[in-house]
Amino acid sequence: MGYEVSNIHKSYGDLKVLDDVSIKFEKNMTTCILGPSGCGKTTLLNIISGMLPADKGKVIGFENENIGFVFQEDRLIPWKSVYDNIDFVIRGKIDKKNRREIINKYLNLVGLEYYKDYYPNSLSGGMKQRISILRAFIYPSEILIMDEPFKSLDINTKEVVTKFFLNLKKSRDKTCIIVTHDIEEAAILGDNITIFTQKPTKVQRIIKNRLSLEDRIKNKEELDKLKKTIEGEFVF
Ligand SMILES: Nc1ncnc2c1ncn2[C@@H]1O[C@H](COP(=O)(O)OP(=O)(O)OP(=O)(O)O)[C@@H](O)[C@H]1O
Repeated sequence: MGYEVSNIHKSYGDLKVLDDVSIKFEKNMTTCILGPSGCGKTTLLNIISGMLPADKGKVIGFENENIGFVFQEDRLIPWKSVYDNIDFVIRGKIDKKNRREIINKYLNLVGLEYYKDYYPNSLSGGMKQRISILRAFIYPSEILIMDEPFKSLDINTKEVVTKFFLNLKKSRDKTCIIVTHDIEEAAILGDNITIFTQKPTKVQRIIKNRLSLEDRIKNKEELDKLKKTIEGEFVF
């Protein structure tokens, strides 16, 4: 079963935000939703996750799924260690012995095992966001929704965390939806890039990213070409 939103309309009072938005989210691919500030990206995510009703239109495939989330701020629990922050979220979904195995396996895989007893306050912003992303990846869900996950990071940290995400993505299949207003982020992370217009918001264009994950990091020339194509469609 695929995931889809079809002909979604949403207004807040007189403010028309989403105006007939349809997107197909390919399974195990990353769809980036790129749009100007205030165009309704978070509104759409809330509709997809069932937190907000649409005025009109259909949400298909998401209804009975577990969904993992990553937000702009890390949302780690300050009084729990890195290990317990992850354990807390998957408790109830996986039994205790398997939880320990899975958490340790993933912490090792991404080279963060050293930090497992650390508390969030003693970690940098980039490290906290890496833990949040890791936690969402370990959470047993088909779908991962990320709302501007790199927005609060400085440019160097953003690069580290972006690569971290791509490596995790290689290790485990997930259908990811990432909201951003950053063209480079969309070009690097998105297998499909959906560009929104200004409000009332429609889909301006959907661009398929044909670059391999390696090229997105290393082939600056090809990445620049893709960024130019996106730029040509994107109204700030
Ligand atoms: N509960 C609400 N009541 C009234 N207006 C709202 C509500 N939530 C959002 N809006 C308005 O709807 C529009 C879309 O908001 P939304 O947060 O979905 O946009 P966004 O694209 O995620 O914005 P940003 O990029 O700034 O995070 C904005 O103009 C916002 O002010």
